Amino acid sequence: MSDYGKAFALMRDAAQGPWRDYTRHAFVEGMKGGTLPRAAFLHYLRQDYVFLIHFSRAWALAVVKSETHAEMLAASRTVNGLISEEMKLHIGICEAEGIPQDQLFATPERAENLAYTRFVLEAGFSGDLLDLLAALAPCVMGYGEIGTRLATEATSDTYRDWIAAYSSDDYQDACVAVGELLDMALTRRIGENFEASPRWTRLCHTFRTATELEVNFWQMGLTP
Ligand SMILES: Cc1ncc(CN)c(N)n1
Repeated sequence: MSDYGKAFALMRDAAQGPWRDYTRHAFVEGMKGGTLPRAAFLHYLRQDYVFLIHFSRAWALAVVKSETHAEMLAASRTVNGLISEEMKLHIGICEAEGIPQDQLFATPERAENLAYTRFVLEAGFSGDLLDLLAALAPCVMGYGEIGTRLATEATSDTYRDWIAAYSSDDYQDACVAVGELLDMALTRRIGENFEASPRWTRLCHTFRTATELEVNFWQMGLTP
């Protein structure tokens, strides 16, 4: 089991059912076995490129909502990782399939995509850094867990680039850094015993909703 910090482990345990649906979705299992149709994968990847644009905006908002230099540094590193590293995977695979970057950028956004990213942005607009991080965490760490598991369990090479990206040291380090940011931000605003505070239930609820929106995103991937 991954070690992405104390708060993440508690939030994941509180969202056990949806978390399993997310990290063991048929789309994920299709990448593991190589049975996922290429058209579904490319459709997902194009939507995910659009997702990452809005997700980067949400992490930029985390810089705005930061209260310390350490928080700003962690949030800005994540923005940079998304724009300069993670999106490269999408650009590279799509280019190899004959989909140029301008077409990728112009991909019409599906409702499931819009619902998820705007939920995350709204959590940040109307709340503080904790509300925003609770909505951002399932995305970052979920793919970290999926990547690690598929790196050992995959029985096909078809989706090896995707699996290699999310199981890479760079991506795993980013998950650990976000876990540390989450713990640090909670401790600063609530205290060491943050899970006993009245705010905790609401933060876990936000984490759970974001996890459910991840499930919908995979489902959207299966229906080009
Ligand atoms: C929908 C989704 N969720 C998570 C990730 C991993 N950052 C992603 N690229 N796309």
